[in-house]
Amino acid sequence: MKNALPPLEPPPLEPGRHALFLDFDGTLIAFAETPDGIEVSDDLHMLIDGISERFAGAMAFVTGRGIANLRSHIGERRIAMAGAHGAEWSIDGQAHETLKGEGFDDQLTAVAAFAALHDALVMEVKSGGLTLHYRRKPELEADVFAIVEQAFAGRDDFHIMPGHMMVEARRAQADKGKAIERFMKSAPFRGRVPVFLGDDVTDEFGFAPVNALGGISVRVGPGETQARYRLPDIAAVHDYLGAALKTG
Ligand SMILES: O=P(O)(O)OC[C@H]1O[C@H](O[C@H]2O[C@H](CO)[C@@H](O)[C@H](O)[C@H]2O)[C@H](O)[C@@H](O)[C@@H]1O
Repeated sequence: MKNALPPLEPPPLEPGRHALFLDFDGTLIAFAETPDGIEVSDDLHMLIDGISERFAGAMAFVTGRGIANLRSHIGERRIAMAGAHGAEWSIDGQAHETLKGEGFDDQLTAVAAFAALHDALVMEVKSGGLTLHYRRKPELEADVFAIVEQAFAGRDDFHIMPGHMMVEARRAQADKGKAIERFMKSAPFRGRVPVFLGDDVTDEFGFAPVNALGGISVRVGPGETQARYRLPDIAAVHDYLGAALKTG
């Protein structure tokens, strides 16, 4: 069941007992005008390193970004990652697997042709689909949705999802919930209690299995959610994670 505003602050993190799953954009880092416009501060680099070490590797990014893209921003750390909503997967911090599926060249061509008409739009191509961003021209929202929906009509192997100032076509077999379930079956996550922090519609897929496993689901910012807890913003997320570095 979705709550309009769960008021509860999440309980403190327990690095020896919890498996920590983190969304990236909008949860750990503020939005920029374009996907590559983000800047990971030294403080955030240090927080990521500290948390990863404190959780003895039982920490993973679960992001809509492709893994190579995320690594280009946070560096080549040996941190587990599910990228493109779980269409890409890496548990050793190096090699990663990619979900196989039918190609989507025709869809890509159609969406790219529309994007080429508008300088303000940014198209991202991932192994698990594509994203069309309209943050720099919000008035194109309806057109962006229409073109992506039209391009992927009949492709039941893709889901069309809204996000923060973007629309995304992602492989139907991949979602953040499946990614978290997969991590929870492997060391060093297995046997721990899952905690997932996320801010977006796509993160709702992750909250369901975390709730089912008796874990801690945390929605960051406003919006209807099935998460059991809420943190108001990115600064509160940093404080929450930072507190785990200070526990004995
Ligand atoms: O699952 P996430 O880690 O939250 O990733 C979701 C999407 O994040 C990125 O887009 C968002 O952030 C951009 C940079 O701040 C911003 O310009 C854009 O408007 C946001 O939607 C990323 O580019 C996407 O691939 C992710 O799916």
